[in-house]
Amino acid sequence: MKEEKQAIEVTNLTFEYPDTEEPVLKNVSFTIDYGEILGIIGPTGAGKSTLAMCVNGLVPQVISGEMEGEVFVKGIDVHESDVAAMSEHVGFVFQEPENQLSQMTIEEEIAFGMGNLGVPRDEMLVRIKDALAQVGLEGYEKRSPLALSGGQQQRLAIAAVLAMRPTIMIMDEPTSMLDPKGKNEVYDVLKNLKEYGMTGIIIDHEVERIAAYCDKVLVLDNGEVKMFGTTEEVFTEIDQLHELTLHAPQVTEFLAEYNHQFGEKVKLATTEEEAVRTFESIYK
Ligand SMILES: Nc1ncnc2c1ncn2[C@@H]1O[C@H](COP(=O)(O)OP(=O)(O)OP(=O)(O)O)[C@@H](O)[C@H]1O
Repeated sequence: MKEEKQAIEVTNLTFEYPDTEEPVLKNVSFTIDYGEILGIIGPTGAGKSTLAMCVNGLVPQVISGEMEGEVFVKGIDVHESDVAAMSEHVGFVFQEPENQLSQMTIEEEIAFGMGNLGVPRDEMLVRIKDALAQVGLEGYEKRSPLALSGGQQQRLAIAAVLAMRPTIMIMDEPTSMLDPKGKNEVYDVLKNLKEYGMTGIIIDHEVERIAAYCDKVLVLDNGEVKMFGTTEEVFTEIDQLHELTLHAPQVTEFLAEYNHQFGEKVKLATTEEEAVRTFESIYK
């Protein structure tokens, strides 16, 4: 345990799977403050999921490999603590909802993780109710998880994590398997959690969602941190993003092109709301 300043502190993290020829993470360093959400973007195979799994200790404790560097979460050295103990601090939501659900009823599904933490039964019932309310599934306790839509299943997976009351949530492409309606449902839930001051990491290929949701962005490419800064700092470096075969949110790309075509210097907004405000102030 060391003095706890940042929620997550990763220093010079290098990781290699047993059967890869070179490290899939190379000297990665970043910090996240309490109440901040970090978005991780990067091309396929860049190492985003591996990095996320290093933060809760799944890598290298369950998925083995050779690791160097340090990962501290709430001042705890993740590699000195076991994965079960870390699940009290870090909740993980994966890409595919069905793979995370294993119980007969929604109530049992949410109770499952809490059971592993030794939460008493009375307390469990309170937390189940609270967690279902937080994800908009109140009254669904006795239903089967299989009877839910994809968006609802992913909200249930989030509820199961929330019931464990972690300080930090990591979400690895939580909406990539969902239709647009399901995606919106999940992001609406996440938006509420953010308003309650959640700290977290989210991996998503949709930069518009990252721009609207995250405080900071980390760009990973071939295991290396290529960009790290506030959402605005990263998404306004359009040329650098293009060099990495990535792109900024559509609205930022549009404004950059507008400036280029008309020789203007309109501020590069990263969300549509911000862009509308910018144009309103110019053309009022
Ligand atoms: N269990 C494993 N064993 C060996 N190599 C792995 C394992 N998991 C991932 N890799 C390799 O490590 C590299 C990084 O994979 P990772 O899944 O972390 O990338 P990613 O950025 O999350 O990709 P995607 O956007 O496709 O999800 C890839 O080359 C991948 O093939």
